[in-house]
Amino acid sequence: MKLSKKKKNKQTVFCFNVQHVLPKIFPRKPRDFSLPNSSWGKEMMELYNHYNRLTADQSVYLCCVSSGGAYLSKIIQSKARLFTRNIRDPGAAFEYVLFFRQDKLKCVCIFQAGHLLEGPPGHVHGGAIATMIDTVTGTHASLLSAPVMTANLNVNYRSPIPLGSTVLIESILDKEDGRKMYISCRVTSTDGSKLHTEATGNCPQPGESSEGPSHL
Ligand SMILES: CCCCC/C=C\C/C=C\C/C=C\C/C=C\CCCC(=O)SCCNC(=O)CCNC(=O)[C@H](O)C(C)(C)COP(=O)(O)OP(=O)(O)OC[C@H]1O[C@@H](n2cnc3c(N)ncnc32)[C@H](O)[C@@H]1OP(=O)(O)O
Repeated sequence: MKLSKKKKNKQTVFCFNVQHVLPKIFPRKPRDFSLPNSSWGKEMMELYNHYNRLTADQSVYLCCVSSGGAYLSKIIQSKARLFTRNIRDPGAAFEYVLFFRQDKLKCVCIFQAGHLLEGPPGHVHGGAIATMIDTVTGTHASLLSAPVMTANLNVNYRSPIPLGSTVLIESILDKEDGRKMYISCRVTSTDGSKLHTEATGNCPQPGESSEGPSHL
């Protein structure tokens, strides 16, 4: 596994290159969705502050993955928007920030689920949960190697997530086999006492002959 030194910086990974291109395409500085906004509750803020403080510790090499992908898609198609960042009303849908811990090859995502993500009354939609898991496992595998596509995602829903609550989504690399990255993921309450969802995913780097997006 090759991790470039660039990734040790506190600021973003994917945003890094994209930021050089963006001003030519979009005159205004893009919004960084990983920064706190007024919709973030106390739990979300406390966890963000906790992990953000850890980013200062160079021996841990934790970094905050910013919102580069939210704008990357527009370069290819102007109306495109990253699914998880396409609702402008702060707090209405997916509020999340993702931290990557390089020494343990682990990701942790703090996710606050907004009222537009309802599935069963008062609880988060299973598709929204799977979306967040896919985002974390896909980003995690991409950070460890190169951009990937999710080939397979198995999700087990263990207990419902109350709408409006904040949860932790933690992923680890189980195995690397050639182009394939096997990642597992757990969604828990913020104190870790309640397991909401478990998942495993296989995220290979697309082969040269694959029909995946050409920009990957
Ligand atoms: C995409 C994103 C990340 C990019 C990040 C970069 C910048 C962005 C910045 C920030 C990040 C922002 C957001 C990230 C958010 C979300 C990430 C979402 C990820 C997705 O949401 S992505 C959409 C859903 N995803 C698809 O739309 C895939 C459709 N599909 C294909 O495009 C091909 O299917 C492909 C490419 C997967 C493989 O095709 P291929 O031709 O390259 O390779 P091949 O078929 O040979 O498979 C190679 C080895 O994987 C095994 N394998 C294949 N399929 C399997 C399966 N289903 N189960 C178990 N194993 C499987 C084979 O058995 C073989 O294994 P072996 O080598 O051992 O034989």
